[in-house]
Amino acid sequence: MNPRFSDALREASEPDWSAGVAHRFVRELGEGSVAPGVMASYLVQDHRFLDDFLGLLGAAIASADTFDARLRLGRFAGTIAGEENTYFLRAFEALGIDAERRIGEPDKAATRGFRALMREAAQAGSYPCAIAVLTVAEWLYLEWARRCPYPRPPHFLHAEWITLHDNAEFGEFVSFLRAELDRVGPSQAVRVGEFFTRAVRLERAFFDAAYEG
Ligand SMILES: Cc1ncc(C[n+]2csc(CCO)c2C)c(N)n1
Repeated sequence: MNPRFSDALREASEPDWSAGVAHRFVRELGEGSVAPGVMASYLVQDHRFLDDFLGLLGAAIASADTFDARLRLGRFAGTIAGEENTYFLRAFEALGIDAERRIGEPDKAATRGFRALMREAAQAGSYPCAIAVLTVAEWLYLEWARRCPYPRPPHFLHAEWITLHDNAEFGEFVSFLRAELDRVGPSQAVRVGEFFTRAVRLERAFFDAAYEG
């Protein structure tokens, strides 16, 4: 039997996919041992990421070819704009990160690369390309979060970041994204594959960057 299109893309993105899913950051998160400075750097950069991610989600909503997809993506946009942003604000408070640092700290190279990729995918006006990048960002996070051990670490900074990505609702959304990628991706297989592979490489680099500087 032919593998699913999304599985073939994931295979083609090795070794970056597995390196991302089993990254030191993810292991330390599961243990609750991420150093506060590393967590702070990661979250400051990731909050920027969320900005362009929402833009990409908007582009996917605009270019979707079915009403059902628009509804599901739209509901998801509402969720992220709500509870996930709340986590960031509580985390910044707990880590003593003020607005000055949050706004003033420059983007790291991986953040710049990822933001540029998301803007490129959004501007392509192609639903398959937008779905490719969204699928990587969500699916890779679901995969690492599912591997985190129980019990969850005691501090909300670690525990909630895992739970946000390891829950039934999120798993269903990733299933939807993969099904969309399987459905619309093959029509632009080469271009879609490039966006997918670049996104996986940047996910890995994004975790690496938390330990730099
Ligand atoms: C570099 C990076 N890649 C992927 C995600 C995962 N992610 C981004 S937005 C979103 C939706 C709401 O949780 C999710 C899961 C991240 N946070 N940072």
